[in-house]
Amino acid sequence: MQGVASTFPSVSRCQIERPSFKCSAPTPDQGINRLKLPPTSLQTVTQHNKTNKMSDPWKESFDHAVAVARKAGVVIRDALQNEVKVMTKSSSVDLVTQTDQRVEKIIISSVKEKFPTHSFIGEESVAAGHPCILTDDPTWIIDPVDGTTNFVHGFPFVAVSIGFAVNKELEFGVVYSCIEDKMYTGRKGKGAFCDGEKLEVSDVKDIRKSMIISELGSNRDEETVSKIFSTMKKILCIPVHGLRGSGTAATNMCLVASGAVEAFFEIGIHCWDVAAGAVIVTEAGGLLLDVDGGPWDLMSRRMMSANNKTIADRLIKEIDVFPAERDDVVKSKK
Ligand SMILES: O=P(O)(O)O[C@H]1[C@H](O)[C@@H](O)[C@H](O)[C@@H](O)[C@@H]1O
Ligand SMILES: [Mg+2]
Repeated sequence: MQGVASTFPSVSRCQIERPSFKCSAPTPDQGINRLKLPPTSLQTVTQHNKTNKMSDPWKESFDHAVAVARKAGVVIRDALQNEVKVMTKSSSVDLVTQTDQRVEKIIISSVKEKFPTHSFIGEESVAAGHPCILTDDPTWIIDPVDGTTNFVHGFPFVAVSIGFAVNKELEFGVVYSCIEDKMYTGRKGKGAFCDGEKLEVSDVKDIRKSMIISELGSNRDEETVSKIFSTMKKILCIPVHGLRGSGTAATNMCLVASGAVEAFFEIGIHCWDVAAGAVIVTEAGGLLLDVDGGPWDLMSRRMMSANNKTIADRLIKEIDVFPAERDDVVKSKK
């Protein structure tokens, strides 16, 4: 089982003052798969719970993910009121803050307490040197703050993203867009929801009537940036109605699931950015592909998620692919 990082890197580079947000208190989850039991004897309730556990083995984990994502979101919203110490990871534009590290610890320790045999892949644990290998274990795939750059600058789209896989298959995803206070959830075979409302992808098939969402990423290699821009130029000139970016892959995927955009694609994202969104998109009727049209692979750092294959295939024609090292590459220790 993969462990939890006890310490994260803490090199302080700069401090940024941001506008403060006024946030309303979170509302309780409305109708998210609540179990309604008729008033009955304790024996029947116990029997019902046992049957339920067998037919719905990950319900408890899912409920816990929703609760802990909401709790994490409150921590993030509170942190937005204060000055942020910004540190960097792989490059000067790959940002991390103490809030990312703190929130990941909160999530992992609370899950560990309840489900001691489960494994974890967390963005900040991996940054601290923990392996990023998906095994058959029940595994929580965590991005504590998706949209760290947004968080640092006070750009109001920040999400807590929790995906959960068993036998390497995603079972559920929870994305809490904490500034908007929107709880997105998806469970394999059970649909996708936002605050209890069922989500459905859009039915647009004509690319010229579509809105697409993507990101510029954090790779500043000139050749890569040129490819990103040439792809965006070609897509804009199809023409599509619009091209957007929220700064968080998890939120972008929830926008596909909600039907607000037809597709999201990006090269360079990580498994923790998209694991939860992947379940939410597919449960809302969308599909996931590799950016070359092949089957999607969680560890590939490539994502095309769309409302339908017509839109996905049309976009794939325009994507100038560039290399991104897989998440599960085992790095040799020097
Ligand atoms: O904010 P994080 O969790 O680091 O994830 C974002 C990533 O850093 C950016 O490069 C991507 O463009 C975003 O889509 C990610 O969500
Ligand atoms: Mg992320």
